[in-house]
Parts: sequence; structure tokens; C-alpha cells
Amino acid sequence: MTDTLTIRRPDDWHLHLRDGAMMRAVLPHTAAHFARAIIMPNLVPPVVTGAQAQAYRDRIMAALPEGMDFTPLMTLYLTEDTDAADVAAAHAAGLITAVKLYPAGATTNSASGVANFDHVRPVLEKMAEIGLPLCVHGEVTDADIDIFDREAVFIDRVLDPIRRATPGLRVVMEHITTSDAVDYASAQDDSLGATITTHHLVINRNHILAGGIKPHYYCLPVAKREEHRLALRRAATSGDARFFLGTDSAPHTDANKLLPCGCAGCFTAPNTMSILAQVFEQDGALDRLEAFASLNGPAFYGLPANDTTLTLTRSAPAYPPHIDTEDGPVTVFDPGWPLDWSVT
Ligand SMILES: NC(=O)N[C@@H](CC(=O)O)C(=O)O
Ligand SMILES: [Zn+2]
Ligand SMILES: [Zn+2]
Repeated sequence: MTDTLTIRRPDDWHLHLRDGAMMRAVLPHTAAHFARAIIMPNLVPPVVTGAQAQAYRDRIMAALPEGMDFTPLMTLYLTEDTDAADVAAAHAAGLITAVKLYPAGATTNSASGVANFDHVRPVLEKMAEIGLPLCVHGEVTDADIDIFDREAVFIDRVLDPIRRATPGLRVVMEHITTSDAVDYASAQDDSLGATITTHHLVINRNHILAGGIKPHYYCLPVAKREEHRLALRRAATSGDARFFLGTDSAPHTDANKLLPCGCAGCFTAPNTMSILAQVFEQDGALDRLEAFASLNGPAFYGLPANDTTLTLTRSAPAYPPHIDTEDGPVTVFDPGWPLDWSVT
């Protein structure tokens, strides 16, 4: 039995750092393990322009504790008013790594997202031309579509038509939750990637709903049936270069989670690498953790893998059940079993 695992230092290809006091509290947990992260732009107000991305990046770097090595990879929040020239200029200046598409109303802070996809066509065409990837929250928002079907319907009605209409556009299906998404991604060429979160490899919808409602397991897209979780496990542990880690670590205070209408999001930054090592070991794929967490993402984004390494050892990790922030406690995702691996 292996007791030590050294991999190239991982990156997180989907992360919510928030801003202000919350950012100062959560950023060190990501920077302790990850070299880079794609920073989600769903602040209030959202990060829409190149200038806003630059200012947000500066705030992140100012909040990074002395001595920590971390590079935020910025994204712009796509709106129907987004200017293709501003996006291209931000890309040319090295300010942004991707653009994020939120269907209007699909998730936390997505009110400024896209309702009519025809209105963003010029921006998508420009992105295809300059090779700038589009990260997609892939759920339809129609009230008449069951929440458990919203990802699969999005693939048919929105994602596939957008990709057909915009040849060459590089797309990341973010935080996929269904076997439908795994099957779709598996059938495409390397212009399509898909991120998988830590928590969707661990929980299914029973964890949220059976035996009492568990708000800390509520996130979007909502966890699906067990068969879908197993499909995600197979994809993540397969080594297939199209699938890579995007934790979607999404901190909300307990006060905001434990409401009659609580916020969606799981906070996994402190224990993601411990959980993943165990998940990959359970599936006999510890030797493929590096591909999922450290190699496939950079390859999709055309970036070098990190030169530095991260070592995990077989021992119970020490992390708190919740972290304290100036806004109140934030609960750390509980996988429901004791963890065997810690980052050294
Ligand atoms: N995943 C979530 O449940 N929540 C995210 C938004 C998102 O990634 O959809 C958040 O910003 O809190
Ligand atoms: Zn999302
Ligand atoms: Zn997210």
C-alpha cells in the first residue's frame, strides 16, 4: 500500500473567492494547495470588463498572505451588453483566461447573465477567433424543466447549438453532474473540456434530502442520482484529458446556508485534495489523480503544468469543521467519512 503520493502541484479550474473579508478568509485555503485557479466573476456587481478583472486580480493579490505562491486566472462575466472588443483587448493584455457564461437566473449572482443567446453571438465569434475559452454554467432556467433535468436539457437546447454555430470555440462544461454530460463530453474533440467538482464525486441527491434536509450539501447544479455520481467517478478517474478538476468551492456563511431559502454552494477548499486522494484510491486510480488535478486542466488551457509538487501522506488531515470569517462561520464540506490522506 502506498503511503506517500507526490504529484505536480494542482490547479483549480473553477473557484469562487468572493471579495473583501470573505476572500481574505478563504484565499489561504486554496493557495496552500493550488498554484493557480480560474476565478469566477459572479461578484455583486459582476466582473464584466477588463478593467474590473484587473482591479479584482489586484485585490486578490493584495489579500494573498506573505510568502504564498498563487496565481489567479481571471474571467469575465458574459452579459448581453458585453463588448467583443473589450474582451479581445483584455485577452491580448493577458488579463483574462476565459469568459464565463451564466444563463440568467441559473445560480448564485447570475441575474446579469444571458437570456437570449443570439445576443452574445458576436462575442462568442470573437472568442473563437482569438482562442479564448468559454466556461459554461450548463443549466436551463425554464420553470417548466425539472431541476434534475436542467443540465441534460441545456446540452441539447443551448450548448450543442452554440458549439455548432461557433466552430472553433473552446468550451468548458463547468461542474458537470450527469452521465448525459459525461457522454456528451466524451464524444467531442479536444475543443471541449469538462470540470468535475470534489463534492459531486462524493454525494448524490440522497445526501441532500434523505433523513432530513442537509443545506450544506445543496449546490448548483444540484447533485443527481447515484448512477450519475458513478459516471462522474469513472470520468474523473479515467485519465481522459477532457475531464479535470474544478472544485467550485463556493463559500457562503452558515447564516446564509441555513435559511428557508438558503444559498447554493459547497466550501471544499480546505479538504479537496484529501478527499480526492481517497476517492481515487477507492477507485484504484491513485496514479491518475495527477492527470485529473494537475495535468489535464493546463493542457486544455494551453498552459504549462506546474513545476512544483504537492505531497500527500496517509494520515488524518487536520482541518476545522468550519472556518471563521468576519461575516460569520463557513462550514467546510463533510464527505461523511473520515479522511485518510493529508497534504504535507
Ligand atoms: N455552485 C454553487 O452552488 N454556487 C456557486 C455558483 C455556481 O457555480 O453555480 C456560488 O457562487 O455560490
Ligand atoms: Zn455554476
Ligand atoms: Zn461555481
